[in-house]
Formats: sequence, C-alpha cells, structure tokens
Amino acid sequence: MKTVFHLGLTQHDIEGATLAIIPGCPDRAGRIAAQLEHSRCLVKTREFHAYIGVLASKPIIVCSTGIGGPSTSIAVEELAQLGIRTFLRIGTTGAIQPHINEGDILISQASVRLDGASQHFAPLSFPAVSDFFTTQAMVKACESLNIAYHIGITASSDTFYPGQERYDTFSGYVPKNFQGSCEEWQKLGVMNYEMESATLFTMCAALGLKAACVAGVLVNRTRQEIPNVDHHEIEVKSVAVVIEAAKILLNNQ
Ligand SMILES: O=P(O)(O)O[C@H]1O[C@H](CO)[C@@H](O)[C@H]1O
Ligand SMILES: O=c1cc[nH]c(=O)[nH]1
Repeated sequence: MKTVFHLGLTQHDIEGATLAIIPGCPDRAGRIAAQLEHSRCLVKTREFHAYIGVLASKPIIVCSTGIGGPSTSIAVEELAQLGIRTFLRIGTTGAIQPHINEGDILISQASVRLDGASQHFAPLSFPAVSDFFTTQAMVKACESLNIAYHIGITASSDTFYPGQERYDTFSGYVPKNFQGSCEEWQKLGVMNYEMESATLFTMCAALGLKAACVAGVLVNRTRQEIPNVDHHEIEVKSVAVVIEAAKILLNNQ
C-alpha cells in the first residue's frame, strides 16, 4: 500500500475517513482532535500534525496545514491521495471592515487569490470559490449553535506582512503593488485577510474536492494591528462551528 510523501500515512491509517478538519496551527489540531471520540495521533511531522477520531459515528481526520498555500497544498494533496474528499479549514484572521468585531466568526464564500500556490492548479482567471454545500454546512452550524457570523469574500495572501499591507514592520516598506491594496479590498467589500483559503479553494475546485473555510477574528485592522483579545475564547467558538459543520456533513453522507 502506498505511503504518501510527507504525512507518511497509508490509506489503511485513515480507516475510510472522507472528511478532514484542517487548521493552520499544529497545536490547534491536537485541541480539535481532543473533542472527538477515540482520537489518537497518527503523525507529527514538520507542520503537519494528523489525528484520527470518531464524530457522528464516522471516522474523521484532523490535520494541520502550517501557514500558507504551499504547505496547505501538500496536506490537501496527500490527504486526497489517502481518500479525503471534503476539507474544512478553521483558522484565525484579521478583519478589514469596520463593522466586523474581534471574536466574530467569518465564513469565506470565495477568496481573492493573493497567493502563488493556487496558480499551480489553475490560471488566475479561475475562481477561488468554496464548495456551496460544504459552506452551507458551516452556515447551518452557526445557526444551530446560535453563533453570529459574517459570510463573504476573503483576501488570501502568501505573506502576512507586505501582502496584507502591514507597515508596522522591520523596514516599514510595502512594495508598490501592495500599497493601497487593503483600501481597495475594503472598498470591494472584502471581509478579511488570511493565508490559506485561496490555495485550498482553487485546488479543491480544480481537483473535484470540496472545501469550506471558517475563521475567528483576532484583530480588526481598521482599529489596531496587534490583537488584544482572548485567543482561547475565539478558538473555542470557531472550533465549535467547524465540529458542528463536520457533524452535519457526516450525518448527511
Ligand atoms: O490560524 P491559522 O489557521 O494559522 O490562520 C491564520 O494565521 C496564520 C497567520 O498568523 C495564517 O496561517 C493565517 O491564515
Ligand atoms: O491579520 C491577520 C490575522 C491572522 N491571520 C492573518 O493572516 N492575518
């Protein structure tokens, strides 16, 4: 049986699971897995921490992607080779619309492709769009948990600093092509910045896989650059949403 290159797992290891919850952060993967029944760690290698557990009487995988498109594309490709067909990203994010508050939950319908990795799957004219029914499960999850949410477009950037037009940096310099970009996304109604959804959505749409993305707001960039909120509280809320969405999808299989 084939062992995939980075995760070092075989189809046998994932016990027929077809759905994966994919946070960026490896430690978050462990905390999510702890909420599943019979969960155990499958592998910890580089940024990829993978767990298996049971939810709604079905096997489910939790695997961190690390930060950014390239490592996300590896995790998604290798999980797909093992049999995963639905990917639920759960991340943190920075909001760029004044009406969005720290701690709010954002569901990404589609993403602005400010990444490079998505172009290795489809040309820029191809949309980075989530799977409708998978995203609908995120919405239903918020509604059944009575958690308020915003749904809309996300800017998904390869870099945290220049690509998200941050000036509070070592050099304070943002290259010309990103100067004024945040204001432009704001005017176009973009909700937030994060770093994986463009790659995830594009590659999944191009490869016939399903993807959705939910994120908790750590900071509102129209007010401040450095978060001063309780990360734990935000994670608890966004993890509750992704687990409920996974349950909805697994119960409908
Ligand atoms: O909290 P995660 O899932 O890592 O997501 C966000 O946080 C990281 C940047 O701090 C990027 O990965 C971004 O997309
Ligand atoms: O502003 C932010 C916060 C979290 N993650 C990002 O990519 N950007």
